[in-house]
Amino acid sequence: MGSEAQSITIGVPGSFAWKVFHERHPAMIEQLCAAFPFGAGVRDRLAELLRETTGGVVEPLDDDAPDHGAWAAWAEDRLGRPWSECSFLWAESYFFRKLLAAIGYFAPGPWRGIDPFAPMKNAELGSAGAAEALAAFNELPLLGERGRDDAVVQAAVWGNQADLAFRMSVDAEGAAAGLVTGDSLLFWSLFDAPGPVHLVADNSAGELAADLVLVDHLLTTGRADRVVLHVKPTPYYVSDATPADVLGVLRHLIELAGEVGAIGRRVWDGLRAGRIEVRDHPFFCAPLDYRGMPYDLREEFASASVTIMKGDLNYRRLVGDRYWPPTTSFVDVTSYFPGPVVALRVLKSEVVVGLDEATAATLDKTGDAWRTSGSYALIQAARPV
Ligand SMILES: O=P(O)(O)OC[C@@]1(O)O[C@H](CO)[C@@H](O)[C@@H]1O
Repeated sequence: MGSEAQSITIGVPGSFAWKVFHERHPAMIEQLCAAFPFGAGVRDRLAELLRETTGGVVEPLDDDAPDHGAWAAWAEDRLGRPWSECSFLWAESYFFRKLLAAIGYFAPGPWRGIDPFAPMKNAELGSAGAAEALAAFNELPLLGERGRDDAVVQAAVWGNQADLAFRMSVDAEGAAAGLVTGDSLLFWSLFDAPGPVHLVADNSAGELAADLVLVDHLLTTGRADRVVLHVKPTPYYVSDATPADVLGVLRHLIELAGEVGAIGRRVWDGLRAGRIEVRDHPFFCAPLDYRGMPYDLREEFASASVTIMKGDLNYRRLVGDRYWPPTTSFVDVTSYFPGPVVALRVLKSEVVVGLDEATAATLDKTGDAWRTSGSYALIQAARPV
C-alpha cells in the first residue's frame, strides 16, 4: 500500500465527525433522558460527558468494569489531550463506553446491564417499515435461484440504512439511490466450496433480521456449512446488535407467518444444532481498526471461508478511518486481512475507497453529500493473494 491518508479527527468545525459530537450526541442524550426516568446523578453525568467530549480533555474511566484494563491501555496515550485532537474512530468508541458508565450500566444499581438503546431498537423492530420489509421475505420462495441470491444480498446491504445513530442526523436523506460499486454477483463470487462463514453484524432490528435471512440462505444453499455471527458485547453506537438483540429479533421472526417465520425457525434450529454460533468478542467495541485486531480474532477470520463485514463502522475499521482518495484500491487497503472479505455497507461517513474515477467524479458533480447521506451503498470484495 502507498502512503497512508490522513486520519479523520473530530476537531474540524463543520466536518461530519465534528457534527456527530456537536449535534448528533446531544440529540441522542436528550432522547435517552426522555426514554428513561434517570435521576439527577445520571443526568448530570451525561451532561458532563457532553461537556468533556465537545470542549474538554480526555478523562480516564472511573468505573471498575471488567473491560477497564483494556480501555486503560487503549486510552493511555490520549489522557489529558483535547478531544478535538482525537481520531473519530477512537473518540466515538470511547464516547459510547463512557456513556454506558455514565448511566450506571456497569455499577450496582437499577441501571446495571440495562441497554439504554433498547426502547429505540424495539420501536424500530415493531415499526410499520420493519413489518413491510419482513413481509417482503415471504416472496422469496416465488423467485428463481438467481433472484433469491440477489434479493437476500440486496436486503442485507440496504438493511444497513436502518441505523438509529444515523437517523439522529439532521441531514439524513435515506432514499436508496443505488450501489456506487459492486453487485450481488461479486458477493457470491467469493463463495466456492462450503465452509465456515463469519458475518460481522452491525445494527439490530431490521438490519439484523435481513442478516439472519442471509445466514439462513448461506446454509440452505450450501454456501456455508457453519456460520459465526459476531455481535457487540455491550450496547454501542445506539442500534448495534448485542447477543440479547439476536434473541429478540429471532423471537420476533418466529412469531411471524409465512417464509419469514420459517426462516426464523431454521435459524433457531441452526443455533441449537451448532450450525450457527453467536460470538461477542470484546474487540468489536474497541476503538481500533481491524489492522489492530488481537491474535485470537485474527485466527478466527483466517479460518473463515468468507468474512462478511456489515455496515459503515465496520467498513471504517476495515479500510482505515482516513481521508482516502476514493480511487484507492480496496484490495490494497484490506491486504492485511487474513481471509476473503466482503463489505456490505450504506455510505454514512466520509470514508470510501475502491471507486473508479468516473463514478467518483459523477458523484462529486451531483453536489449531494453522497458520502454521508445514507442514500448510496456498496459491495466490495477481496481475497488474499
Ligand atoms: O456502522 P453503521 O451502523 O452503518 O453506521 C454508524 C454511523 O451512523 O455512525 C457513524 C457516526 O456516528 C457513522 O460512521 C455512521 O453513519
